[in-house]
Amino acid sequence: MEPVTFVLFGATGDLAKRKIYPALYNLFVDGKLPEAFSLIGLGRRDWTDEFFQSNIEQSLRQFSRREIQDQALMQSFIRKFRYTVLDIGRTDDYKKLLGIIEERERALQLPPNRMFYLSVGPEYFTTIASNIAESGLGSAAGWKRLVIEKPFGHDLQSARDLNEHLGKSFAEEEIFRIDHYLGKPMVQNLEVLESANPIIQALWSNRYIANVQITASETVGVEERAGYYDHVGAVRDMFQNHMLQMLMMLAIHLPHNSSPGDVRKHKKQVMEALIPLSKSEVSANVIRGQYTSGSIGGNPVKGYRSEPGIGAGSMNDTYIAAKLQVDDYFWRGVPFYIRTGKRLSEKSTRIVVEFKEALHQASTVALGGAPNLLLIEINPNEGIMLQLNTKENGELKPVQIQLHESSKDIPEAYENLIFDALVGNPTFFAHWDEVELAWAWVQPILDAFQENLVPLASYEAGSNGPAEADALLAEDGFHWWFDSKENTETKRKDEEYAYQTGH
Ligand SMILES: NC(=O)C1=CN([C@@H]2O[C@H](COP(=O)(O)OP(=O)(O)OC[C@H]3O[C@@H](n4cnc5c(N)ncnc54)[C@H](OP(=O)(O)O)[C@@H]3O)[C@@H](O)[C@H]2O)C=CC1
Ligand SMILES: O=C1O[C@H](COP(=O)(O)O)[C@@H](O)[C@H](O)[C@H]1O
Repeated sequence: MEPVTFVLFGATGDLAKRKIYPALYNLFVDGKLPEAFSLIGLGRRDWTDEFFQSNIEQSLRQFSRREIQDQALMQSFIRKFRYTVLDIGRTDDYKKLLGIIEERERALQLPPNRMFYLSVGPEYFTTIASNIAESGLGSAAGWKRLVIEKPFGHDLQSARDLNEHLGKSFAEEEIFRIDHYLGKPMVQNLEVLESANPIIQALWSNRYIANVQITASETVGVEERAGYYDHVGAVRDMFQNHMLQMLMMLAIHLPHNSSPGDVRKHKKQVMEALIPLSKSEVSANVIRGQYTSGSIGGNPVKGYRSEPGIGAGSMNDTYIAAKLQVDDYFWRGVPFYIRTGKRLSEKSTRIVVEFKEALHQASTVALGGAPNLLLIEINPNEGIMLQLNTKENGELKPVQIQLHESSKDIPEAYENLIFDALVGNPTFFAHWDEVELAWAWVQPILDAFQENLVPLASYEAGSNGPAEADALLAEDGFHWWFDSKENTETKRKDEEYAYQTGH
């Protein structure tokens, strides 16, 4: 791996502490950092190198997935870190930074390969990018890369403006847009699941698949992020990025031995095949919800409008569910149902592929069986499960076969992504084409929400979301799978009742 200087904007912030330092440490322990590596942390706080290093040590002790056992090893990692004060808007600070980087490069005999990681608010991205270009930080003889965190814009136009600005200082292949869901091992597994398994490949189309369900439910509420969240809602915070990325990763059909370019091309094709919704069609296909008070894990929790920093009349969406259609050869006619929300019954990110009834008869359920399902658990548990029917005492009985369970010691999303950025592999980063297409698809939803064309459904904290989201599937004769137990059993009873009574 090539030597590099990692220039970290926002080195004193929360993301750096919770995700970036632990990820770098684990890469270091696994021998996946370059031998010659230097990190320069930046922020406005007046920290010394020693204070910065002691903060990193604390962050590793608190957040690393590995216990710190070898003190000397940890110290040799921390010695690679330096800190300097930089105010993002002050051009002189970039000149000073250039001097510091060049001095370190000379001392460590590093070539001028520089990775600029912007762990700061998106409002600073364009200023930093142009100051990097103007100060000469990005014009040395080595390579340069820019790593940015979502959100990439607030809507279609602002995303385009942001991209145009960044494009003045960095080429598209130098920009690595982190969508941390693309770093999750099971999301990275999705394309392999289909392309490397002839059994699944043979079934991976509208001929055999009845519907696909993508869920990201969280138990946490708005926490301390009211200022941010009340302006973005679930649609911008999760749906436009993480949820649509999971859809792309599931729906792509890749050629054998595909390159990063193939992955991008095919993801783009999926987005281009998504049937657009007009503003007037949004309310029939999208549910927006907001949590009311309830209880989670036996503890009472407030409703969204009573959370600190949230106005009593807020119409912000803390939940969104939508029905999407990919109009291509493989997926035409297969609904993709997507939902995500806060303060739900459990933390679970999963994809369920429901297969069509054998011989297209509705008889399997009547005889005690259930549809074949492929469950891909992404987070916090990882696994793949297949539900099949067998016969026991003359009756059909669904059996669930665990095909894959992950080991405990799996790399964090940020480890995978930072490693890929260091080696220049763009496969699991969001390309501008996808980001733009995702905003374009979501824009009518943003407009319809803004104009209150979609009713705001309420759901009790600790539930599985609004009843309207159940109705969205029920209209097509489906229901959400693997909702928290109580609900699933209720639904199953309802289903049996409906079958027996014909209602
Ligand atoms: N935290 C998380 O879990 C996640 C965060 N993100 C994104 O990552 C980015 C960073 O988030 P987070 O770490 O939580 O934010 P924090 O508010 O915790 O940190 C912000 C950082 O920016 C620095 N900063 C702010 N203004 C300036 C300035 N004018 N000049 C120099 N430095 C400045 C701060 O340094 P100082 O105070 O020393 O000036 C601080 O290090 C955001 O874009 C966020 O959306 C994305 C996913 C998850
Ligand atoms: O990007 C975000 O993701 C988290 C959920 O991430 P996960 O890895 O825990 O599933 C979400 O809580 C946050 O609001 C959002 O900004």
